[in-house]
Amino acid sequence: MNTPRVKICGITRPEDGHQAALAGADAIGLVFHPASPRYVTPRQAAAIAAALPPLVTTVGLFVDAAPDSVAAVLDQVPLDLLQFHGDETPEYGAAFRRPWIKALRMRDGADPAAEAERYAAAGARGLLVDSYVPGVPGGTGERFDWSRLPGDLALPLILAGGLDPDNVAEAVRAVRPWAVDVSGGVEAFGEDGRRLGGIKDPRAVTAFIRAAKAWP
Ligand SMILES: O=C(O)c1ccccc1N[C@@H]1O[C@H](COP(=O)(O)O)[C@@H](O)[C@H]1O
Repeated sequence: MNTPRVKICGITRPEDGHQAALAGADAIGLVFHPASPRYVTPRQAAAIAAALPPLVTTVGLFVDAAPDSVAAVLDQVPLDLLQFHGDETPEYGAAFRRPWIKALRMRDGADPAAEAERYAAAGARGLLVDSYVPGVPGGTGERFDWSRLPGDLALPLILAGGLDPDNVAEAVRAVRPWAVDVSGGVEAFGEDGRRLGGIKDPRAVTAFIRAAKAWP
């Protein structure tokens, strides 16, 4: 099995992206979904991307965005990979002629094997599997039952959903994904004991990457 790649998603500040890269992140995620607490404008995203060292993948996350608005972001931000986290069809993803991955929320009846086949045929580079929470498109901080994932898929599997520094090693052992993706599980806590959406805790980011890459 490969040492899993790690994506730290929901970066909103250049210093957090830079720290994640120094800690060994393979990719950082920039959320262009306006309803998210981790939303960044194209201008903010460009500043984050400019602060990264070379060879770190910048991923742009969209949720059922109008194609024109994705194109407008692409004009302003050097994104390496697009992540479609809504109900986008295979044809939608293929139309951008850029590397892209599709997220699948694991609601009852979700069929990762069939979805991987469907999106692979359209040129997707990976299938990201995430928890299903009604009314919330992602970044839920919730885990799902990993035993629902088949051992073999037509696309590289990116595991997400409620991962954190304490459970990611167990997740890697159980699922053996190509990559893991985290957002809420490495965020700092505010004085009220709640996560500060979009502000990363550097110690948690470092601990997460170490634990994810400690395999076997
Ligand atoms: O992070 C967000 O705010 C977000 C908003 C809309 C869609 C997806 C979002 N994040 C993605 O959700 C998963 C899991 O996040 P978490 O670790 O459970 O907080 C991850 O793929 C993020 O990229």
